[in-house]
Amino acid sequence: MGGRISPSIMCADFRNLETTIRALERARVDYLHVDIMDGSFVPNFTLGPDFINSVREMTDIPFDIHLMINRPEDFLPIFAIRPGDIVSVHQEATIHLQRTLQQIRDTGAKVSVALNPSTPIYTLDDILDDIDIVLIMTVNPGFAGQKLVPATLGKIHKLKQYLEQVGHSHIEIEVDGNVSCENAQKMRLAGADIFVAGTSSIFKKDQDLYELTEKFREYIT
Ligand SMILES: O=C(CO)[C@H](O)[C@H](O)COP(=O)(O)O
Repeated sequence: MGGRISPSIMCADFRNLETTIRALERARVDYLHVDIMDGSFVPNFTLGPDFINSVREMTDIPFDIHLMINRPEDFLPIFAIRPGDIVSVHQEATIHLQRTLQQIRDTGAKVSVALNPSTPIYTLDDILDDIDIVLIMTVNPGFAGQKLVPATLGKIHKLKQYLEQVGHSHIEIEVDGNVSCENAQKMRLAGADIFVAGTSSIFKKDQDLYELTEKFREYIT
């Protein structure tokens, strides 16, 4: 299977959201990556449950909900999560991580743990049976348009090897942050499966979203 595309909807032009969604449907993207920020876990605010509900009315593309919030366990119930979605919580944001992962599992969504660039892979040791996906942040989360943290390329490779060694190679690797075409190609070689596409690749001012998405796919197949 080739790499899958998860466009970061916070990078879209909200004045033309419907047009954006139709272009992404035409380009057969796999998910819509929805960043939720709380101004505490990260120094920024973004989308919320009302936004998700509105976009749900426009499309059947599964959502890839990235909760960049502290204590995600308190807020999971207010999101309209569906089976087939991905829900990511940060390892650094919840004290009882295993319990929070079970909460996600109960919704029928795919369970994902996000790691900031400085969070080591060994923190996954005791939750491998509870997750479907690891989301490797390749920038420090909070803002679009940042530069890749170079060490994260090696981290993707290390994670891929580690998952094979511990007999959990079915766990997929998602990458988020400065996933340009060139970086995506390196990330694919390192073992990434799902690619968050933002301002570095498909959302570029005055350029065609559909065409950029088709071009991006060539780098991850
Ligand atoms: O998670 C994010 C910010 O924290 C965004 O989804 C992502 O960074 C957007 O992509 P790009 O880096 O290409 O603008």
